[in-house]
Amino acid sequence: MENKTPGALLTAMRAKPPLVQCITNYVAMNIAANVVLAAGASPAMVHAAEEAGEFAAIAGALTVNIGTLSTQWIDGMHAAARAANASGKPWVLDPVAHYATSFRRKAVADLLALRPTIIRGNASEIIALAGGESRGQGVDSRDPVEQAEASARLLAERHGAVVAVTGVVDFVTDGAQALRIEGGSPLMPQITALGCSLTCLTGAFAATIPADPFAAAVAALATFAVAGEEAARDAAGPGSFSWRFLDQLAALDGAKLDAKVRINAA
Ligand SMILES: Nc1ncnc2c1ncn2[C@@H]1O[C@H](COP(=O)(O)OP(=O)(O)OP(=O)(O)O)[C@@H](O)[C@H]1O
Ligand SMILES: Cc1ncsc1CCO
Ligand SMILES: [Mg+2]
Repeated sequence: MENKTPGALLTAMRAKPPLVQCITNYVAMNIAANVVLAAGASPAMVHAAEEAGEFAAIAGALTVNIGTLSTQWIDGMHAAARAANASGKPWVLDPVAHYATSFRRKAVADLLALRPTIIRGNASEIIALAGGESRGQGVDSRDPVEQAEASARLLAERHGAVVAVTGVVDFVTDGAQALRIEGGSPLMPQITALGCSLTCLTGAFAATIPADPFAAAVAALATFAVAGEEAARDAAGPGSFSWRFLDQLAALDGAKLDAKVRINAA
């Protein structure tokens, strides 16, 4: 693929909707599936250990989110990540509140050992993942993205992954290149699981351009930034923002995305 702008990738994704296996949490499942559908891809929430590996081999990409974890889910995550690796499919890790308990810390360390293609988290999660002093407690970020940028670069180098940090201004790096994406709305963190949904959408873009996970992550962040900004324009609060966001995602096209997105070198 020659043109890798977010708009070009959105158009390519819609032309050939990828199947995305999303192992995500109970809170996120519905909104994440609707977000992926509105953007033009095909989500499948498949997590049982008995089938997760088999499914990963046929999906275009896999996403793994530890939001509502249990031992059975971890077995499914491992089976899926191994199968994705074995079949050369990209996979995305969302380390939700991994610092909160020893169960989560162990789970995320084991998943990192399976070499995710992309890591997507909020600033508190990314700082803690790199071993830094995070103010995070639960699933919501309590740190600014600027403070997570060095951690993201370190993680990218350490794990050979693309790292995307979300917040007021998003930051993404593969260790060599780095960009900031502006946009979105303060209403976004007021709706639960929009970050989880972004992780699933990142998987959809990674399936569209498996050879360039950096471009895929940028496209996902850009899509959320523009749809979020548009949705906030007439939203009265988080409730109306939520459905307006889905409508804006569905209405977004490649040309509008490239015209509106604000991306800067970091
Ligand atoms: N204050 C803000 N202004 C603009 N956009 C924001 C703001 N906070 C978050 N976002 C956007 O919201 C989306 C989700 O990012 P966020 O950092 O809230 O994820 P998260 O904490 O993992 O969410 P969750 O765990 O609830 O799924 C991203 O597209 C991000 O750019
Ligand atoms: C609220 C919540 N609790 C576990 S996962 C999740 C969704 C946001 O990460
Ligand atoms: Mg999150």
